[in-house]
Amino acid sequence: MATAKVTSVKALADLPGLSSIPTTYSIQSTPNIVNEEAVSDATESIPTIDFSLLTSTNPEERSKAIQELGKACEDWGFFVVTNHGMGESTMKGMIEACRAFFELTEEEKKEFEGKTVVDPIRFGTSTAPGDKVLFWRDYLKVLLHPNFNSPNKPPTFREFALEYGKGARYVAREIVRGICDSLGLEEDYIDKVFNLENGVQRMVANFYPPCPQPELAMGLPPHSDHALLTLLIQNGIGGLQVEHQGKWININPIPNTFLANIGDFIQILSNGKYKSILHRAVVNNRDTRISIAIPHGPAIDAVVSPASKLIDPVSNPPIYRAVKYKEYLELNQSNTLDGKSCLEHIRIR
Ligand SMILES: O=C(O)CCC(=O)C(=O)O
Ligand SMILES: [Fe+2]
Repeated sequence: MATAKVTSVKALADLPGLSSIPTTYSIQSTPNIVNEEAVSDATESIPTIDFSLLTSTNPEERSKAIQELGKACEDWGFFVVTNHGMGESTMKGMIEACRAFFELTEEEKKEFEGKTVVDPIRFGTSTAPGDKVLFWRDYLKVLLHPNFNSPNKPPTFREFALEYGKGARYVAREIVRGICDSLGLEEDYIDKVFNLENGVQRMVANFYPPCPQPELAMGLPPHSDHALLTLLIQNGIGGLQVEHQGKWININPIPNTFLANIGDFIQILSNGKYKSILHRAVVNNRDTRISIAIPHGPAIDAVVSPASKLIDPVSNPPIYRAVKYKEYLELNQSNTLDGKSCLEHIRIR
Protein backbone atom coordinates (compact mmCIF):
# COMPACT_ATOMS: atom_id res chain seq x y z
CA MET A 1 0.00 0.00 0.00
CA ALA A 2 1.38 3.39 -0.97
CA THR A 3 1.92 5.61 2.03
CA ALA A 4 2.34 8.97 0.30
CA LYS A 5 0.09 11.60 1.82
CA VAL A 6 -3.17 11.47 -0.09
CA THR A 7 -5.34 14.55 -0.09
CA SER A 8 -8.39 13.21 -1.86
CA VAL A 9 -10.00 9.87 -2.64
CA LYS A 10 -9.60 10.77 -6.28
CA ALA A 11 -5.81 10.85 -5.84
CA LEU A 12 -5.99 7.57 -3.96
CA ALA A 13 -8.22 5.86 -6.53
CA ASP A 14 -5.89 7.09 -9.31
CA LEU A 15 -2.87 5.29 -7.79
CA PRO A 16 -1.79 2.68 -10.34
CA GLY A 17 -2.69 -0.87 -9.35
CA LEU A 18 -4.69 0.06 -6.25
CA SER A 19 -6.36 -3.22 -5.29
CA SER A 20 -7.33 -2.70 -1.66
CA ILE A 21 -8.37 0.25 0.45
CA PRO A 22 -6.30 1.64 3.34
CA THR A 23 -7.71 0.37 6.64
CA THR A 24 -8.67 3.94 7.59
CA TYR A 25 -11.46 3.64 5.00
CA SER A 26 -12.77 0.33 6.28
CA ILE A 27 -16.17 0.59 7.91
CA GLN A 28 -16.00 -2.93 9.33
CA SER A 29 -15.24 -1.71 12.82
CA THR A 30 -18.13 0.76 12.92
CA PRO A 31 -21.32 -1.19 13.64
CA ASN A 32 -23.60 1.77 12.92
CA ILE A 33 -22.54 2.03 9.30
CA VAL A 34 -22.40 -1.62 8.25
CA ASN A 35 -22.96 -2.15 4.59
CA GLU A 36 -24.75 -5.46 4.41
CA GLU A 37 -28.13 -4.58 5.83
CA ALA A 38 -31.10 -5.61 3.73
CA VAL A 39 -31.36 -3.49 0.64
CA SER A 40 -34.14 -3.61 -1.88
CA ASP A 41 -35.05 -1.79 -5.05
CA ALA A 42 -38.29 0.08 -4.78
CA THR A 43 -37.85 2.90 -7.22
CA GLU A 44 -41.33 2.22 -8.60
CA SER A 45 -43.04 3.02 -5.34
CA ILE A 46 -41.13 6.20 -4.52
CA PRO A 47 -43.62 9.05 -4.76
CA THR A 48 -43.42 11.36 -7.74
CA ILE A 49 -44.49 14.97 -7.57
CA ASP A 50 -45.39 16.65 -10.84
CA PHE A 51 -44.07 20.18 -10.33
CA SER A 52 -46.22 21.59 -13.14
CA LEU A 53 -49.36 20.48 -11.24
CA LEU A 54 -48.02 21.81 -7.94
CA THR A 55 -47.61 25.24 -9.52
CA SER A 56 -50.78 24.98 -11.64
CA THR A 57 -53.20 27.92 -11.69
CA ASN A 58 -56.02 25.39 -11.80
CA PRO A 59 -57.06 25.13 -8.10
CA GLU A 60 -58.21 21.53 -8.42
CA GLU A 61 -54.96 20.39 -9.97
CA ARG A 62 -52.96 22.23 -7.38
CA SER A 63 -54.91 20.94 -4.45
CA LYS A 64 -54.56 17.36 -5.67
CA ALA A 65 -50.81 17.88 -6.05
CA ILE A 66 -50.63 19.36 -2.53
CA GLN A 67 -52.39 16.31 -1.14
CA GLU A 68 -49.93 14.03 -2.88
CA LEU A 69 -47.04 16.14 -1.63
CA GLY A 70 -48.30 15.90 1.96
CA LYS A 71 -48.61 12.15 1.64
CA ALA A 72 -45.12 11.85 0.14
CA CYS A 73 -43.71 13.91 3.02
CA GLU A 74 -45.48 11.81 5.62
CA ASP A 75 -44.86 8.37 4.13
CA TRP A 76 -41.38 8.80 2.69
CA GLY A 77 -39.86 12.23 3.37
CA PHE A 78 -38.42 11.76 -0.06
CA PHE A 79 -39.78 12.08 -3.60
CA VAL A 80 -38.97 12.49 -7.28
CA VAL A 81 -39.80 15.85 -8.87
CA THR A 82 -40.78 15.82 -12.55
CA ASN A 83 -41.77 18.58 -14.98
CA HIS A 84 -39.79 21.13 -13.01
CA GLY A 85 -38.95 23.27 -16.01
CA MET A 86 -35.19 23.29 -15.62
CA GLY A 87 -33.40 22.58 -18.89
CA GLU A 88 -31.56 19.31 -19.28
CA SER A 89 -28.50 21.18 -20.56
CA THR A 90 -28.31 23.16 -17.32
CA MET A 91 -28.49 20.02 -15.18
CA LYS A 92 -25.96 18.14 -17.27
CA GLY A 93 -23.72 21.19 -17.59
CA MET A 94 -23.64 21.58 -13.81
CA ILE A 95 -22.63 17.96 -13.32
CA GLU A 96 -19.92 18.24 -15.97
CA ALA A 97 -18.61 21.47 -14.44
CA CYS A 98 -18.35 19.68 -11.09
CA ARG A 99 -16.59 16.74 -12.73
CA ALA A 100 -14.11 19.16 -14.31
CA PHE A 101 -13.51 20.73 -10.91
CA PHE A 102 -12.65 17.38 -9.32
CA GLU A 103 -10.37 16.60 -12.26
CA LEU A 104 -8.23 19.67 -11.56
CA THR A 105 -4.82 18.85 -10.12
CA GLU A 106 -4.55 18.30 -6.38
CA GLU A 107 -2.60 21.59 -6.10
CA GLU A 108 -5.32 23.50 -7.92
CA LYS A 109 -8.08 22.04 -5.76
CA LYS A 110 -6.07 22.73 -2.61
CA GLU A 111 -6.51 26.46 -3.26
CA PHE A 112 -10.19 25.96 -2.43
CA GLU A 113 -9.80 24.05 0.81
CA GLY A 114 -11.17 26.82 3.00
CA LYS A 115 -10.20 27.37 6.61
CA THR A 116 -13.43 27.24 8.59
CA VAL A 117 -16.86 25.67 8.18
CA VAL A 118 -18.32 29.01 7.18
CA ASP A 119 -15.98 29.65 4.25
CA PRO A 120 -18.12 30.15 1.13
CA ILE A 121 -16.08 27.70 -0.97
CA ARG A 122 -14.70 24.50 0.50
CA PHE A 123 -13.07 21.54 -1.20
CA GLY A 124 -12.36 18.52 0.98
CA THR A 125 -12.57 14.80 1.46
CA SER A 126 -14.55 12.45 3.75
CA THR A 127 -16.94 14.43 6.00
CA ALA A 128 -15.27 16.14 8.95
CA PRO A 129 -11.66 16.41 10.23
CA GLY A 130 -12.49 14.24 13.25
CA ASP A 131 -13.91 11.29 11.30
CA LYS A 132 -12.97 7.98 12.93
CA VAL A 133 -13.39 6.27 9.59
CA LEU A 134 -12.72 8.04 6.32
CA PHE A 135 -15.40 8.06 3.67
CA TRP A 136 -14.83 7.35 -0.01
CA ARG A 137 -15.92 10.79 -1.12
CA ASP A 138 -14.46 14.14 -2.12
CA TYR A 139 -16.64 17.21 -1.92
CA LEU A 140 -16.94 20.79 -3.04
CA LYS A 141 -19.28 23.06 -1.10
CA VAL A 142 -20.16 26.40 -2.62
CA LEU A 143 -22.42 29.06 -1.12
CA LEU A 144 -24.71 30.24 -3.93
CA HIS A 145 -27.17 32.42 -2.00
CA PRO A 146 -27.65 35.02 -0.47
CA ASN A 147 -24.16 35.82 -1.81
CA PHE A 148 -23.15 34.06 -4.95
CA ASN A 149 -19.73 32.45 -4.96
CA SER A 150 -17.96 30.25 -7.46
CA PRO A 151 -14.50 28.72 -7.82
CA ASN A 152 -12.76 30.40 -10.76
CA LYS A 153 -11.84 27.00 -12.21
CA PRO A 154 -13.01 25.33 -14.37
CA PRO A 155 -14.09 28.35 -16.44
CA THR A 156 -17.64 27.07 -17.05
CA PHE A 157 -18.41 26.60 -13.37
CA ARG A 158 -19.64 30.09 -12.60
CA GLU A 159 -22.13 30.30 -15.44
CA PHE A 160 -23.70 26.92 -14.69
CA ALA A 161 -23.73 27.49 -10.95
CA LEU A 162 -25.56 30.79 -11.43
CA GLU A 163 -28.21 29.27 -13.65
CA TYR A 164 -28.54 25.98 -11.83
CA GLY A 165 -28.66 27.65 -8.42
CA LYS A 166 -31.35 30.08 -9.48
CA GLY A 167 -33.51 27.35 -11.01
CA ALA A 168 -33.12 24.99 -8.05
CA ARG A 169 -33.96 27.76 -5.62
CA TYR A 170 -37.18 28.52 -7.46
CA VAL A 171 -38.20 24.84 -7.46
CA ALA A 172 -37.32 24.43 -3.77
CA ARG A 173 -39.27 27.53 -2.75
CA GLU A 174 -42.38 26.41 -4.59
CA ILE A 175 -42.19 22.96 -2.99
CA VAL A 176 -41.75 24.58 0.42
CA ARG A 177 -44.90 26.65 -0.24
CA GLY A 178 -46.71 23.43 -1.08
CA ILE A 179 -45.43 21.83 2.12
CA CYS A 180 -46.81 24.74 4.17
CA ASP A 181 -50.14 24.36 2.44
CA SER A 182 -50.18 20.61 3.11
CA LEU A 183 -49.58 21.27 6.81
CA GLY A 184 -52.46 23.71 7.02
CA LEU A 185 -50.18 26.73 7.33
CA GLU A 186 -50.31 29.84 5.19
CA GLU A 187 -48.56 29.14 1.94
CA ASP A 188 -45.87 31.74 2.62
CA TYR A 189 -45.41 30.89 6.31
CA ILE A 190 -41.88 29.54 5.90
CA ASP A 191 -41.02 32.18 3.36
CA LYS A 192 -41.82 34.91 5.87
CA VAL A 193 -40.82 33.37 9.21
CA PHE A 194 -37.52 32.00 7.92
CA ASN A 195 -36.86 34.91 5.60
CA LEU A 196 -36.30 32.78 2.51
CA GLU A 197 -35.59 35.87 0.45
CA ASN A 198 -32.19 35.68 2.16
CA GLY A 199 -32.23 31.90 2.46
CA VAL A 200 -28.95 30.00 2.54
CA GLN A 201 -28.34 27.86 -0.51
CA ARG A 202 -25.13 25.88 -0.38
CA MET A 203 -24.32 23.48 -3.18
CA VAL A 204 -22.64 20.23 -2.15
CA ALA A 205 -21.00 18.38 -5.03
CA ASN A 206 -19.95 14.84 -4.16
CA PHE A 207 -17.37 12.85 -6.10
CA TYR A 208 -17.13 9.08 -5.52
CA PRO A 209 -14.41 7.46 -7.64
CA PRO A 210 -14.41 3.69 -8.27
CA CYS A 211 -13.40 1.83 -5.12
CA PRO A 212 -11.52 -1.49 -5.28
CA GLN A 213 -13.36 -2.85 -2.22
CA PRO A 214 -16.78 -1.21 -2.31
CA GLU A 215 -18.26 -3.57 0.29
CA LEU A 216 -15.71 -2.35 2.86
CA ALA A 217 -16.07 1.37 2.22
CA MET A 218 -18.86 3.92 2.41
CA GLY A 219 -19.31 7.08 0.34
CA LEU A 220 -21.41 8.93 2.88
CA PRO A 221 -22.65 7.47 6.17
CA PRO A 222 -26.34 7.52 7.13
CA HIS A 223 -27.44 11.07 7.84
CA SER A 224 -30.35 13.43 7.46
CA ASP A 225 -29.94 16.82 5.80
CA HIS A 226 -30.14 19.77 8.14
CA ALA A 227 -32.03 22.37 6.11
CA LEU A 228 -35.62 22.62 4.91
CA LEU A 229 -35.51 20.80 1.61
CA THR A 230 -32.68 19.25 -0.39
CA LEU A 231 -32.71 18.88 -4.16
CA LEU A 232 -30.33 16.31 -5.58
CA ILE A 233 -29.18 15.38 -9.07
CA GLN A 234 -26.67 12.72 -10.09
CA ASN A 235 -24.70 11.56 -13.10
CA GLY A 236 -26.71 8.43 -13.90
CA ILE A 237 -24.73 6.13 -11.61
CA GLY A 238 -26.64 4.65 -8.67
CA GLY A 239 -25.39 4.68 -5.09
CA LEU A 240 -27.95 6.62 -3.09
CA GLN A 241 -29.96 4.63 -0.58
CA VAL A 242 -32.74 5.91 1.62
CA GLU A 243 -34.19 4.39 4.73
CA HIS A 244 -37.83 3.48 4.46
CA GLN A 245 -39.70 1.44 7.06
CA GLY A 246 -36.45 0.21 8.53
CA LYS A 247 -34.94 -0.95 5.23
CA TRP A 248 -32.35 0.58 2.94
CA ILE A 249 -33.80 1.19 -0.51
CA ASN A 250 -31.69 1.68 -3.63
CA ILE A 251 -32.68 4.80 -5.50
CA ASN A 252 -31.96 4.38 -9.18
CA PRO A 253 -31.25 7.65 -10.96
CA ILE A 254 -34.02 8.95 -13.23
CA PRO A 255 -32.72 11.37 -15.86
CA ASN A 256 -34.00 14.91 -15.84
CA THR A 257 -35.62 14.79 -12.42
CA PHE A 258 -34.73 16.14 -9.01
CA LEU A 259 -34.76 13.95 -5.95
CA ALA A 260 -36.16 15.98 -3.10
CA ASN A 261 -35.92 15.20 0.58
CA ILE A 262 -37.24 16.79 3.73
CA GLY A 263 -34.59 18.25 6.02
CA ASP A 264 -34.45 18.53 9.81
CA PHE A 265 -36.04 22.00 9.81
CA ILE A 266 -39.28 20.71 8.31
CA GLN A 267 -39.27 18.02 10.99
CA ILE A 268 -38.84 20.74 13.64
CA LEU A 269 -41.38 23.07 12.06
CA SER A 270 -44.00 20.34 11.73
CA ASN A 271 -43.23 19.14 15.28
CA GLY A 272 -42.32 15.72 13.97
CA LYS A 273 -45.25 15.19 11.60
CA TYR A 274 -42.93 15.17 8.59
CA LYS A 275 -39.58 13.52 9.22
CA SER A 276 -36.22 14.17 7.67
CA ILE A 277 -35.08 10.98 6.06
CA LEU A 278 -31.92 8.99 6.69
CA HIS A 279 -29.93 8.38 3.54
CA ARG A 280 -26.42 7.27 2.63
CA ALA A 281 -24.23 6.79 -0.43
CA VAL A 282 -22.56 3.47 -1.24
CA VAL A 283 -19.72 3.13 -3.74
CA ASN A 284 -18.90 0.74 -6.58
CA ASN A 285 -15.78 -0.59 -8.29
CA ARG A 286 -16.57 0.47 -11.87
CA ASP A 287 -17.79 4.00 -12.28
CA THR A 288 -17.20 7.42 -10.85
CA ARG A 289 -20.40 8.71 -9.33
CA ILE A 290 -21.14 12.41 -9.03
CA SER A 291 -24.07 13.82 -7.12
CA ILE A 292 -25.00 17.41 -6.41
CA ALA A 293 -27.13 18.09 -3.36
CA ILE A 294 -28.47 21.51 -2.52
CA PRO A 295 -29.97 21.84 0.91
CA HIS A 296 -32.14 24.97 0.96
CA GLY A 297 -32.17 26.67 4.32
CA PRO A 298 -33.63 29.69 6.10
CA ALA A 299 -31.74 32.96 6.38
CA ILE A 300 -28.64 32.45 8.53
CA ASP A 301 -30.02 34.41 11.50
CA ALA A 302 -33.53 32.92 11.35
CA VAL A 303 -34.80 30.99 14.35
CA VAL A 304 -36.44 27.67 13.66
CA SER A 305 -39.07 26.24 15.97
CA PRO A 306 -42.29 24.21 15.76
CA ALA A 307 -45.01 26.36 14.12
CA SER A 308 -47.34 27.64 16.85
CA LYS A 309 -50.37 26.69 14.77
CA LEU A 310 -49.22 23.07 14.72
CA ILE A 311 -48.69 22.60 18.44
CA ASP A 312 -51.02 22.41 21.39
CA PRO A 313 -49.77 22.64 24.97
CA VAL A 314 -51.84 19.61 25.99
CA SER A 315 -52.36 17.31 23.03
CA ASN A 316 -49.28 18.12 20.98
CA PRO A 317 -46.61 19.94 23.02
CA PRO A 318 -43.49 21.10 21.15
CA ILE A 319 -40.87 18.36 20.99
CA TYR A 320 -38.05 20.63 19.78
CA ARG A 321 -36.66 23.82 21.21
CA ALA A 322 -36.14 26.87 19.04
CA VAL A 323 -32.72 26.97 17.40
CA LYS A 324 -30.88 29.59 15.41
CA TYR A 325 -30.00 28.31 11.96
CA LYS A 326 -26.42 29.48 12.41
CA GLU A 327 -26.08 27.44 15.60
CA TYR A 328 -27.53 24.34 13.96
CA LEU A 329 -25.32 24.69 10.92
CA GLU A 330 -22.20 24.87 13.05
CA LEU A 331 -23.32 21.82 14.97
CA ASN A 332 -23.90 19.98 11.71
CA GLN A 333 -20.76 21.06 9.91
CA SER A 334 -18.27 20.45 12.67
CA ASN A 335 -19.45 16.95 13.60
CA THR A 336 -19.01 13.67 11.87
CA LEU A 337 -22.26 12.91 10.09
CA ASP A 338 -23.97 10.58 12.49
CA GLY A 339 -27.55 9.70 11.74
CA LYS A 340 -29.85 12.34 13.16
CA SER A 341 -27.73 13.28 16.16
CA CYS A 342 -28.06 17.05 15.56
CA LEU A 343 -31.81 16.84 15.83
CA GLU A 344 -31.50 14.89 19.08
CA HIS A 345 -29.47 17.82 20.46
CA ILE A 346 -32.47 20.12 20.40
CA ARG A 347 -35.14 17.62 21.42
CA ILE A 348 -37.06 18.65 24.54
CA ARG A 349 -36.94 15.83 27.06
O1 LIG B 1 -24.52 11.16 -3.13
C1 LIG B 1 -25.69 11.13 -2.77
O2 LIG B 1 -26.58 10.64 -3.47
C2 LIG B 1 -26.08 11.67 -1.44
C3 LIG B 1 -25.51 13.03 -1.15
C4 LIG B 1 -25.99 13.56 0.15
O3 LIG B 1 -26.74 12.94 0.84
C5 LIG B 1 -25.55 14.88 0.63
O4 LIG B 1 -24.69 15.50 -0.02
O5 LIG B 1 -26.07 15.31 1.66
FE1 LIG C 1 -27.64 14.17 2.36
